[in-house]
Amino acid sequence: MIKIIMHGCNGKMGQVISDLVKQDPEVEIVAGLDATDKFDNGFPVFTNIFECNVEADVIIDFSIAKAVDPLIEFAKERELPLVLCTTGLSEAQLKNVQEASTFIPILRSSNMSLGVNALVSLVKAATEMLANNNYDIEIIEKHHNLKVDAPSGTALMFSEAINSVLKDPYAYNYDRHDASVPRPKNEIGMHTVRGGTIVGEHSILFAGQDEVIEFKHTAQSKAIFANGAIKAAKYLSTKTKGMYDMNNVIFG
Ligand SMILES: NC(=O)C1=CN([C@@H]2O[C@H](COP(=O)(O)OP(=O)(O)OC[C@H]3O[C@@H](n4cnc5c(N)ncnc54)[C@H](OP(=O)(O)O)[C@@H]3O)[C@@H](O)[C@H]2O)C=CC1
Ligand SMILES: O=C(O)C1=N[C@H](C(=O)O)C[C@H](O)C1
Repeated sequence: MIKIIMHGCNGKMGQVISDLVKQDPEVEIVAGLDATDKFDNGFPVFTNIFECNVEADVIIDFSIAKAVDPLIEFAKERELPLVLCTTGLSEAQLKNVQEASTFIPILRSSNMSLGVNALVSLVKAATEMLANNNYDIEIIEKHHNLKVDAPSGTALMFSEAINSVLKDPYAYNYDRHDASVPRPKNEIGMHTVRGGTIVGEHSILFAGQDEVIEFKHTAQSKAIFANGAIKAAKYLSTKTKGMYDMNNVIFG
């Protein structure tokens, strides 16, 4: 049985994971970490991370950016593999994650779903074919009205994947409302929509002369992320230090 510590256990994702883990005989949540202890989850919840002394094999994190630095210290101190799913991390935090992976295994992905990770490869292939043929690239992401970070981690995953196959990376343009010039060529437009209970939608547009190709992923439930995170926890629990992502889990 793989023992999981759930960081952000009271949150929307923490709750979905708690429910799915109950139906999986290979895993159990042995402790939760969160800012408050407000639900009876059936496991102990620690509001001071460093007071959590429960034996475990792996941590799953879906929390908030400011909680990630102490989490990394805790994971290093306890030598625990960490599945890091929180988005909106700063450059300095991402550097800290990279450094920590020289001590412990860390799997970080802004999107734990199979579909988005497959789509990243398709978008890279499209970029190689289209970017040099005068196609403009725009990314539109839509999420629920409780989301605190923008653009979404997934939108950034797509834009980084696009830039990884371009000779000269494109700049990101987040806002055209003051623009008085035509669209510059070498940029990726990044657009954010927030409303209602939208689970998560990402469209990547390749707009050319008289034709548009649109790739679109729609998340129809949070279970796609939760199932990916549980798979990642099983995978990472036996791994040695280093940086991993969902490609390791999904595509081997
Ligand atoms: N990689 C992926 O596939 C996905 C990533 N995400 C990301 O996961 C994160 C969480 O999403 P979601 O569950 O929807 O958000 P929620 O706001 O529902 O949950 C976040 C949880 O973290 C808690 N929290 C706040 N401060 C701390 C702290 N200091 N220590 C521990 N926990 C704390 C919050 O507590 P409180 O409510 O009391 O503040 C809350 O319970 C977001 O960054 C989101 O973008 C989401 C879905 C998929
Ligand atoms: O906050 C969310 O809900 C989600 N966040 C992730 C992101 O920022 O890309 C993944 C998913 O789209 C849901």
